[in-house]
Amino acid sequence: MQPFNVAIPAPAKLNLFLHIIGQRADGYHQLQTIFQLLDYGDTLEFSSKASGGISLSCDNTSLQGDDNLIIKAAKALQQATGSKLNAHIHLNKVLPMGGGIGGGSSDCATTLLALNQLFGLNLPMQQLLEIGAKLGADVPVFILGKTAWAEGIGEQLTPLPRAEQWYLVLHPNQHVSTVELFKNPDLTRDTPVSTIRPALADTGHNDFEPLVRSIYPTVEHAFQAAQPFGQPRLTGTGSCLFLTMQDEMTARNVLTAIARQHPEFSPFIAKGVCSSPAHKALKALAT
Ligand SMILES: C[C@](O)(CO)[C@H](O)COP(=O)(O)OP(=O)(O)OC[C@H]1O[C@@H](n2ccc(N)nc2=O)[C@H](O)[C@@H]1O
Ligand SMILES: Nc1ncnc2c1ncn2[C@@H]1O[C@H](COP(=O)(O)OP(=O)(O)OP(=O)(O)O)[C@@H](O)[C@H]1O
Repeated sequence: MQPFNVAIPAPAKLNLFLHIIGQRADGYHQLQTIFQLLDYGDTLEFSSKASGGISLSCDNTSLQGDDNLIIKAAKALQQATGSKLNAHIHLNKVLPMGGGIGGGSSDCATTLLALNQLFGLNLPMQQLLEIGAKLGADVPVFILGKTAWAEGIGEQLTPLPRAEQWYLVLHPNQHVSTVELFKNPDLTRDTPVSTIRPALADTGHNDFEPLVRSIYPTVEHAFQAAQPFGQPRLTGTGSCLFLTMQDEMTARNVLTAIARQHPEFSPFIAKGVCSSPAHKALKALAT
């Protein structure tokens, strides 16, 4: 193994729509969704060291514990390969937490992909996908690294190339609990199965949206703030919502307007991409 000191992105995702079509016997919900990857996210810095296993630092010290998905990913990889991995990982946290844009899941996937490559572990994609799925339903799409149509509990993925559109994202500064929302008795769980895949990016809905808007007044307030600029939609279980923008210039103008009127929603813009920036960075390292 060559010594390394590299920074690899961990991009965000949006669920362009999210239909819940049923529930498995183990309680997990069956979904149909499109995961849209964004060219925006956290960055993980990996540095080799001589001993001491895996260590993690982050400016947000509450994220340094063993329950961080980065540590869980590193442990799962060590277990799967029987290799002792010595590396320090610094997390530059940009993505809002509990926002439905997959920050923790993406950090987890970037850790699996990067350590696999940097330590020459050579686990195949299929095995990384299986390890990732055990760590979270949103992890596999970041391992695959492609904007994708998803079914099952989110792990049955089919790449779905799409035009690179711009999005504006608002974060109502409200942490929502994915576990609690999936348990809510008022959640719609019987949306009919759909076969018109790509069209659902525009015509589909998010089954969590009415629930989240009714439970969290700040989310409802953010929807109302976004409405003059387009048709806001919830991503995942929220709390983030997004608007599809016509082009980059419009995205920048709307960002300026919303940031002035509603700085409390920490708006940002990002370009949707078909391939993950994490995969691009790792490929560049390998060549
Ligand atoms: C809402 C989405 O973000 C849409 O992409 C995902 O379905 C959630 O993915 P995630 O945050 O990675 O979720 P996990 O950490 O795997 O699961 C958290 C909890 O949510 C519930 N859960 C999750 C995914 C799923 N398809 N059905 C569920 O019922 C389960 O109770 C689970 O214990
Ligand atoms: N690396 C990580 N970054 C952020 N949160 C993490 C991380 N590892 C574990 N967590 C835990 O996961 C919780 C959810 O954070 P995350 O950013 O993944 O939410 P999310 O965007 O709603 O995820 P998803 O869209 O996958 O449901 C956090 O409150 C935190 O306790």
